[in-house]
Amino acid sequence: MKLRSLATGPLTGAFPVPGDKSLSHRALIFGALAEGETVVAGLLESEDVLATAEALRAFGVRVERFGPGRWRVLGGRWRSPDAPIDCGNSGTAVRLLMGAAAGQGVRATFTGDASLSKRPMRRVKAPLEAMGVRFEGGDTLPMTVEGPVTRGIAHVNVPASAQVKSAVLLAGLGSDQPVEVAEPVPSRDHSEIMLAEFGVAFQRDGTVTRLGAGRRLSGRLVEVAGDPSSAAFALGAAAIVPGSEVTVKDVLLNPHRSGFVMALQRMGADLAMANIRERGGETIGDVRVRFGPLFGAEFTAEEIPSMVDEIPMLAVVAAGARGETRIEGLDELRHKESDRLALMAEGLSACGVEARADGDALVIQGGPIRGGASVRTEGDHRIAMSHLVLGLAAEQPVTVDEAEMIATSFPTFRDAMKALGARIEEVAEQ
Ligand SMILES: O=C(O)C1=C[C@@H](OP(=O)(O)O)[C@@H](O)[C@H](O)C1
Ligand SMILES: C=C(OP(=O)(O)O)C(=O)O
Repeated sequence: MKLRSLATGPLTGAFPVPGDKSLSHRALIFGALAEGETVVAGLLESEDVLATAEALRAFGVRVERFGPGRWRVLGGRWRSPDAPIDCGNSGTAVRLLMGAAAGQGVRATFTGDASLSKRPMRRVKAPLEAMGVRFEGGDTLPMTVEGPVTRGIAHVNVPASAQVKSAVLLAGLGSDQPVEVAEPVPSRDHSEIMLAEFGVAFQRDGTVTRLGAGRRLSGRLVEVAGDPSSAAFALGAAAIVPGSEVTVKDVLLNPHRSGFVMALQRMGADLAMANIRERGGETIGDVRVRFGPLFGAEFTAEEIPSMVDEIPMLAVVAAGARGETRIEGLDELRHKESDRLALMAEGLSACGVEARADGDALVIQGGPIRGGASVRTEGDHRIAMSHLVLGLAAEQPVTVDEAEMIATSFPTFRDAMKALGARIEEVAEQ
């Protein structure tokens, strides 16, 4: 499916942001490992998260939907599934489930779509093998994993990956071996926060996280906060579309996820945060952005993990700013659903923006955005959504291909953008 966006004036109002994807995967998986019942409210019902729910059913766990965003999980011992587990497009699903399955001592084969089948799995296989877990297959899907965990590990999480860290911790939950993860550059810490809420004991000592003796989870209520990676499309759009003012309520503001909001501030955006509070161990709050002048800025490699999925949208904001923006340390972007570094340089250039990859950096010259191009997304949801936002600030419409993939992380994207007054329409295929 092709979608096209057009500049139609200011974007205004409250953006209906769905639940956070990282928290949604974790709520289901941790619930499936816990004793008793877990109830999840505000679950993101996107294809990636539904793949996790389906996988857990194949492991013999009861997972039920009882209302919009409301799910119930009855945890317990997992069994080896009869058929391969299809994780679709989701790196988070496959990497976290590999760790959890290993910890449960079961055997499972994992598959995924064409994009996921190209993504690197050595990073999760190597530490799990060091923990005594057995693997069949190469370093990409399909792969078979077989627990149990028989050895401890002191893992150094480089490159900073919350998925790998979570896989190691989840595998460790099923054993009493010493398990620790050191993080020279911190990645998102949702697993540590939510596992602690489920009753798991941790020691956190500077950059090192160690599993304690208490490794049993008890079922609980998880209320999922709004997804900052989805909110970024609306906040970024408001910053570059003249006359806009957009608010996002109850969005996750964990410091390891708020890099994009901080980046907007650094570029001079008219931005305010309010109602900041804690829920379920996570910081949440409201963010408001008003259109105003923006200026190019420099971002370093250390800042990337706190906005890793928002870099495509940051590049679009940079296109609407005055002067040059340089974003360093983007090697990890080459290993996402597509090579996001290459595709952003390509898509922005096609829309008349001066943009180029310089080694692992992305360099963008801001200015008027011509648009008027059809952009190749290689089925990457974030490449599609970012360019659709670009079209809202461009002189001519922007079209993206394979837009059905937006449903992997943000199935309500079009309606949510429409609620702000944006025009995003389907293009008839010839
Ligand atoms: O743990 C998570 O929920 C995620 C971690 C990040 O990936 P890496 O662990 O590969 O950095 C991120 O890109 C992904 O969308 C979600
Ligand atoms: C990289 C992403 O997700 P995942 O790794 O779970 O496929 C993303 O949502 O941008």
